[in-house]
Amino acid sequence: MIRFDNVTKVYKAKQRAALDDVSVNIDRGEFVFLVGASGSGKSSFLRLCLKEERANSGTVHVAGRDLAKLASWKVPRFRRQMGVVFQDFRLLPNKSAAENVAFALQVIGKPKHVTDRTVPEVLQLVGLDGKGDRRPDELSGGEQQRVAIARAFVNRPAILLADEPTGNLDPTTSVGIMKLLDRINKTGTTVVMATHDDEMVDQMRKRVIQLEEGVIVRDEARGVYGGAS
Ligand SMILES: Nc1ncnc2c1ncn2[C@@H]1O[C@H](COP(=O)(O)OP(=O)(O)OP(=O)(O)O)[C@@H](O)[C@H]1O
Repeated sequence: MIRFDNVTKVYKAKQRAALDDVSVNIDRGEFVFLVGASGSGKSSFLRLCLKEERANSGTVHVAGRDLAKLASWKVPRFRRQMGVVFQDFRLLPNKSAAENVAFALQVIGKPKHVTDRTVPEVLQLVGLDGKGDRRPDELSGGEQQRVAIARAFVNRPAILLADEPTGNLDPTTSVGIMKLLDRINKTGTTVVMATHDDEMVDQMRKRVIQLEEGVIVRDEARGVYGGAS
């Protein structure tokens, strides 16, 4: 589903590589934690998966496509297969929860009857039944992240990329968000989650890929945050 072959990403000449000769394969349906210190390359990895950045060398395959060969006019359609969730939610502040989710369907031209049916289903799935009319500022942080996940998932993406999705949330709320991502993964969606949340990683016992200064230093099938000592 996601394959990096000898991928190097350098943003500026003379700077060290953000990703340095990274090779990794993530299969369809996997759940992967991407861990590592700040600046280790986690966000760069996710941006390369979305073709928001280009590799300087090596190849990135996502959903069967070599992203270097993907014409720019095809990128929007390619990204429809990807859901993305961020630490800071990135909701439209003047729209309700339901409208935020509906918007993701409207921009890809889904007719109103599809939106009317799908949005309540997805809001229910993320545990926001009855809160669709609320604007983001009328929701807690955890609820806002649920809206963001609903928006990312409403198109049933093959892949969900999450960049520190629990970074702004307290531990109890984070557990709820984690369980939700786990449920989404169990529907068949491949999930890659960049995180600093060591307790969460330790609890979930999923595959852990650890980056250090742009290099994969650990890849464990059922890992913990800090790795075996
Ligand atoms: N647009 C950019 N221009 C120049 N350098 C960048 C850019 N984006 C990232 N970098 C550099 O690339 C390296 C990797 O950054 P990246 O954001 O991928 O790390 P990260 O592991 O996601 O960090 P964090 O946990 O703080 O989000 C860092 O040294 C960073 O300064």
